[in-house]
Amino acid sequence: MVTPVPPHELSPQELHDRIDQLIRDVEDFPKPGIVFKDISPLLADHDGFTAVVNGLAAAALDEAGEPRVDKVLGIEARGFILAAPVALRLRTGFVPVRKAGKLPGPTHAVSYALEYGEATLEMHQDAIEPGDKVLVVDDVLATGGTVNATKELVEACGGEVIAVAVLMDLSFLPGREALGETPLHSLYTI
Ligand SMILES: O=P(O)(O)OC[C@H]1O[C@H](OP(=O)(O)OP(=O)(O)O)[C@H](O)[C@@H]1O
Ligand SMILES: Nc1ncnc2[nH]cnc12
Repeated sequence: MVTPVPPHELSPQELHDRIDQLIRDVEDFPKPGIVFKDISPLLADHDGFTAVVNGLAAAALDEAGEPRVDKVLGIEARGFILAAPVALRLRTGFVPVRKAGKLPGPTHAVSYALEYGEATLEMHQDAIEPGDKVLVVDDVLATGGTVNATKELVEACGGEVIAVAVLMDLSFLPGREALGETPLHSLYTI
């Protein structure tokens, strides 16, 4: 049984342990050989979900506890679930990065490879102003293909990704290295 601890009282270690309890491994999904990290049980746990949102938002707070970003950007689909409440927590706007063909206005597009396939991501050209500082939020960092494609989209608008915040990173894949100089804030490393 999970003990209900108020989210603001969770230390980084307690948050790590809570995530550990609430992530479900699904073998051979969506392809043979992939161990899929299912975050559904964590999202269904109010304290766990709240603590994760607060933990991700911390990536964009300065020493005085003030937001240091202009926008929070979330990546379809699981990234949306985490990034939107992070944007509200940081009192910024939210920008959706979507799979190809979903956004109605003029877009920038980047194709990329991820752990189990290939895809194209798009963002509205007017979603980011030149000079905007951006926090990118996603659930999983695996190969880094998704996040790096997102960085390209932000840079195409003249913005800057000041940090990437993820619920978990898979250290047996090269996501961290792929990010280069961009700071990574991960709540749970496997
Ligand atoms: O570091 P990478 O190798 O790029 O992998 C990480 C990405 O893979 C998953 O997205 P997926 O495209 O499966 O989308 P979903 O959120 O729609 O399930 C996950 O949500 C990350 O965005
Ligand atoms: N193993 C994995 N589990 C869940 N999401 C992922 N995205 C990329 N690799 C993943």
